[in-house]
Amino acid sequence: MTAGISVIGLTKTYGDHTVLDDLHLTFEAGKIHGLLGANGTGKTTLMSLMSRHTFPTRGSVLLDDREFGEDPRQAQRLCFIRENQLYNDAFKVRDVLRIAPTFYPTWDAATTTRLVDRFRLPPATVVKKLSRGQRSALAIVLALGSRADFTFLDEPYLGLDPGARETFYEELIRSYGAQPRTIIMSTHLVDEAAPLLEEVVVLNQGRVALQAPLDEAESLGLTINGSAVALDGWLRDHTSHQELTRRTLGPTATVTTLGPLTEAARQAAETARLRVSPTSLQGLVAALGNSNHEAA
Ligand SMILES: Nc1ncnc2c1ncn2[C@@H]1O[C@H](COP(=O)(O)OP(=O)(O)OP(=O)(O)O)[C@@H](O)[C@H]1O
Repeated sequence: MTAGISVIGLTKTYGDHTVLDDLHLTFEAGKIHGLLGANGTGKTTLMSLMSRHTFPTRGSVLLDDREFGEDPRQAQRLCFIRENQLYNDAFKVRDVLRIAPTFYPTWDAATTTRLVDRFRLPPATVVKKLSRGQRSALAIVLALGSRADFTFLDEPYLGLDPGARETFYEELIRSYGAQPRTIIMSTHLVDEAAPLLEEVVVLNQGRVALQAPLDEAESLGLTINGSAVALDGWLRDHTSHQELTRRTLGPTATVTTLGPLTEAARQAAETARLRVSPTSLQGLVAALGNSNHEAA
């Protein structure tokens, strides 16, 4: 049995546009996963499919090894507050917070009250009159308040100022520490959010470009700079390093690669007078987004 949420052969097309292409992935239970990748690469679509806001063209979603839809109670185990979440036009913040617990048997009233206070959400304001950041804060309150076994956070900080983002990170850790569960969060603020993540999935053009524990993912990106001829020789000798992006300036090249750096490979680079430095996770995600890389 695989505890967690799995997708098998998941494909989503809109007309002749294949947004997700035969995805096979498992998000292990009880971890915080980062879902990363360039704009339009299918992160929101994947979350929508995993939470049944949208239906796949092909493939299936399994919750703890059971096909989604087998048991109506499965829906209560998931929480996905979409970025463009629709609320009843007349609803005030307090109406949304009054109704939300009826959807989630695991609702955590104490966390909700504290978060409303910390984000200074105005209870008597109609939701559609909230600012962009306040709408994000409300979505965070609902997502963390739900304490759902599988919680999806889709760029949860849109419009949040740096102080509010800090509050979000603190509260996410606090809530997760009190009740570990499966949290899948998409974000473009990769390096800022990285300390929260245990596992990383990078999508590229609707396919999985990388899935790895955070520390491994952080060690796989390298920036190598030096003579283009020497660099090409090094890359030929070290085929476990895949070139993702390249900039050339005269005879000099700078390449971003994906692959584990062995001591022998590091020494070979030194001998060839190549400068090797680690690429941040943000840099690696950007390079994957600009390459045609697909996970093996
Ligand atoms: N309802 C829809 N009809 C047609 N195309 C859609 C629909 N929903 C999403 N798409 C397309 O699917 C692709 C992936 O969109 P998605 O929102 O999943 O990307 P994303 O990775 O979340 O992007 P971002 O980082 O910009 O939020 C985009 O090209 C988008 O235009």
